[in-house]
Amino acid sequence: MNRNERHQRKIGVLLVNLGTPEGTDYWSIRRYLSEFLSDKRVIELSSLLWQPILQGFVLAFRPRRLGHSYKKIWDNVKNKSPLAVFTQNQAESLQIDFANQNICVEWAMRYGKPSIEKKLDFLIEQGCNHILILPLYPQYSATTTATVNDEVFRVLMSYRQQPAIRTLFSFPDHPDYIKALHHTIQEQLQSRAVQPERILLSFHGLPLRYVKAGDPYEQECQKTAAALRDAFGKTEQEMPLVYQSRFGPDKWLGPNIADVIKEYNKQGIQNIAVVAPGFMADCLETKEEINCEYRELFLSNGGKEFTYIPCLNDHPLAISLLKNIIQQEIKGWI
Ligand SMILES: C=CC1=C(C)c2cc3[nH]c(cc4nc(cc5[nH]c(cc1n2)c(C)c5CCC(=O)O)C(CCC(=O)O)=C4C)c(C)c3C=C
Ligand SMILES: [Fe+2]
Ligand SMILES: [Fe+2]
Repeated sequence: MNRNERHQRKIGVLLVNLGTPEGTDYWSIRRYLSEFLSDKRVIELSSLLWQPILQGFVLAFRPRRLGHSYKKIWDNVKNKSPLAVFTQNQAESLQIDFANQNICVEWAMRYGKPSIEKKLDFLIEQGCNHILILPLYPQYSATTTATVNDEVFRVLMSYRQQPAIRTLFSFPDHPDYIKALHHTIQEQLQSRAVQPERILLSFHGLPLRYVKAGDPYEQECQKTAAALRDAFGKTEQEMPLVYQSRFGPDKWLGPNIADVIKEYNKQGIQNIAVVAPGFMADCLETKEEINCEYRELFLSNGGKEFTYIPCLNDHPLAISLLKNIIQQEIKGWI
């Protein structure tokens, strides 16, 4: 490598999403859950207390039940979960867009495969000495965004020559994010003969204890909800913010989506739509939890129409959102 090449900048971008098991069998899911739920950013309990519960109880029963859920949503052609399929599609589309600028775009999962370590190694082998880390979470939480950054820097501990690193905090009210959601929601609803009486904005929940300790996630979700209501000219009642995916016995952020749906059933509301703006890609929590579990809950208690609005996934507006974020974040590097 001559002096000139050493000083040449080459930019890499690493998209990171949560993770997913490699298959729907008991052991694949157990391995994945064990890694995920051993993360101290996710479960803030002492290992002495939590590990026996996790290894002895949670991992004995949950993988089998989850296996049935994953089977319902699995992409059998690609033999991957939807979250992995869409994250890969996002990275590949962006790679095409950025190829002429000599920027490498890769994707990784925080838990499971492909690992952050493998993809950082790959980017560095490609000569990237400036790397942008893009956690695919529009709303910041220590349980998601921060743990991605933790893992990135843990991997870099073994490097003598580290690349320059930038990390993205969040983008809860980025105009292109709101525009993309506005457009995809309209797209789904315009074919409906009757418009929904409520459009629920459903976000993954978080233990209340974490919010009280300073996690800004709730405020971040409220920012997104406010921007979406603005874009649609709707009220909080017409477009409520709700939380899903409660886990464990702690008190979690509310209102809980199941309670809200039951309340609608009581009020005689018959036509609702649900969108999950916090997920950049459809996954177990949307395709199964919302589109199967909560659909069933609403329809079996008197509801007539339940519309699930898919996530941004690999929609062209999602790709252009990510492209604009990347261009913004690498300013000064080019
Ligand atoms: C205390 C536990 C959990 C916290 C805190 C948490 C935060 C959190 N998670 C997401 C996004 C996703 N979570 C997904 C699955 C999932 N989440 C938990 C637990 C916590 N999440 C569990 C145990 C699981 C596995 C499924 C289950 O057992 O119910 C997924 C889906 C992955 C997939 O393969 O499809 C996503 C995505 C966010 C954004 C978040 C913080 C706000
Ligand atoms: Fe989760
Ligand atoms: Fe869930």
